[in-house]
Amino acid sequence: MAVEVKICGITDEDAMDAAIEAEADYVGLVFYPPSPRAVTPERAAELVEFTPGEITKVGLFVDPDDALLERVLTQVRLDLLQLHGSETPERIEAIRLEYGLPVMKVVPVAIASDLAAAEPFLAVADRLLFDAKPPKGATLPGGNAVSFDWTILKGRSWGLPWMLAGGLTPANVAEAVRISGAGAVDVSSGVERSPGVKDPDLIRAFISAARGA
Ligand SMILES: O=C(O)c1ccccc1N[C@@H]1O[C@H](COP(=O)(O)O)[C@@H](O)[C@H]1O
Repeated sequence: MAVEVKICGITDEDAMDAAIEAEADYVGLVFYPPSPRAVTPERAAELVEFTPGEITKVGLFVDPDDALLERVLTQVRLDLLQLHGSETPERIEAIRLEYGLPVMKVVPVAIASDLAAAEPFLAVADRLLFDAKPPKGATLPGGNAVSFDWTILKGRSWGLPWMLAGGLTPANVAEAVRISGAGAVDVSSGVERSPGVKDPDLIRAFISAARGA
């Protein structure tokens, strides 16, 4: 089966158009103000307005409070919430119940034993996303262009769909898929000219490389 691709941190129409034309499966919008990829709900609503229904629109949040979720979800047509902070299983259950949207919980990974952190979420999340743990001194919990040892995921099954993220690029995504066995991949920095500025050529190259994997 073809590998699914998520292009995250879209901030402009050129990047959105490239993702749509190259048939990305998911597009991600960042609602975390410290990120160079952050968008306001108003801007996000414009960006998703003409996005085809078959592309899953993902909102990325880091420990969001209800006020932020309400502000975004009343304005932006999202299909999936990516929770990239320290959200507890209880908070995930509450968010799913309150907002009626599926949740993809991020599990930060550096070494094999970090994978155990996924277990408490298996009963409450709809998907998992394994991303590299942020390096020391990083100011963001993700989007750091850092990868981890993909072999630790090989042969693992979680009973939930999962994605691989962290330092993926057009040059390494095929190998990452081959080694990890991921059925879906997520990229942000690896398809950018500079932090927050996506490169349509890199988006096309990434999707093509992932699909060829
Ligand atoms: O992209 C961001 O700015 C960001 C901010 C806060 C949390 C997560 C963020 N991005 C996510 O991080 C991973 C890996 O990104 P990269 O490809 O290594 O840059 C991915 O899931 C992004 O969605």
